[in-house]
Amino acid sequence: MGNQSLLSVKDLSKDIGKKNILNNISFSLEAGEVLSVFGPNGAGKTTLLKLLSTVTNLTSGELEIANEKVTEEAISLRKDIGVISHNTFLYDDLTAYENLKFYGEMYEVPDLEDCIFNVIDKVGLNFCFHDLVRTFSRGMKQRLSIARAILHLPDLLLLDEPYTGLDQHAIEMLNTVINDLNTKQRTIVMITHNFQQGLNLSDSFLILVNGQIKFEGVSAEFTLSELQKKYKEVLGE
Ligand SMILES: Nc1ncnc2c1ncn2[C@@H]1O[C@H](COP(=O)(O)OP(=O)(O)OP(=O)(O)O)[C@@H](O)[C@H]1O
Repeated sequence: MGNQSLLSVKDLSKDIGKKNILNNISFSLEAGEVLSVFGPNGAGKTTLLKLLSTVTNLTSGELEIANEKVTEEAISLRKDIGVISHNTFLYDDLTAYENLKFYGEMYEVPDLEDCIFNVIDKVGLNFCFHDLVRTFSRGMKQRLSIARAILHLPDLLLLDEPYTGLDQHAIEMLNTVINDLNTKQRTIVMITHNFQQGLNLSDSFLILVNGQIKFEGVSAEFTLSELQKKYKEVLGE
């Protein structure tokens, strides 16, 4: 029997220099599952996401995405992954359209022109389609980086505090995007400090402290106040 997980993380550890950042992390997600990751500043959340997005090498352990083991040459796997993080990965000297065309060609997206119009519409940036990104506000850049991350309909979407800097409309738009990908059986890992959003959108969650998973829960079994209580308890507050 093959492993049906879309994402499988086994005993994953990461050292940077002499410092241990992540220690024996294990979890797995099926296609279509959404995981929220909570934890205090410096817990190792962003480092975990960098490992999952294959931009950083792990020190030990095993990582499999879509049944493919992630090795140092895992470049081809990046077509299956979308990332929304503090880094927008956008080119300031290109227009919104040119940015999406660049990424779409790199990911070999079929029917690219249609896909570009579709995502631009989804993130509400039709009005500045042909404007240079350098003229965009922070929120507009964030919207475009969401469009960039979902353009190729990735199997695995990784989100690092995606709500930061978004206005109320953009928050609703992002929720729609996440739900839409979820109905298309895409797997999502989201880091957030927003317990309510994290709980609402996910099937399960974990609390990371000092590079270790200290608690794993099923989201539907927790109210917001129960989660807050558990979080404080796990942190020893
Ligand atoms: N390139 C690096 N060199 C040295 N230490 C690093 C590096 N990147 C991260 N760290 C350390 O790893 C630890 C975890 O950092 P990380 O950014 O993963 O935390 P985080 O949980 O995402 O925090 P935050 O909520 O503040 O974003 C921190 O102690 C940080 O100082």
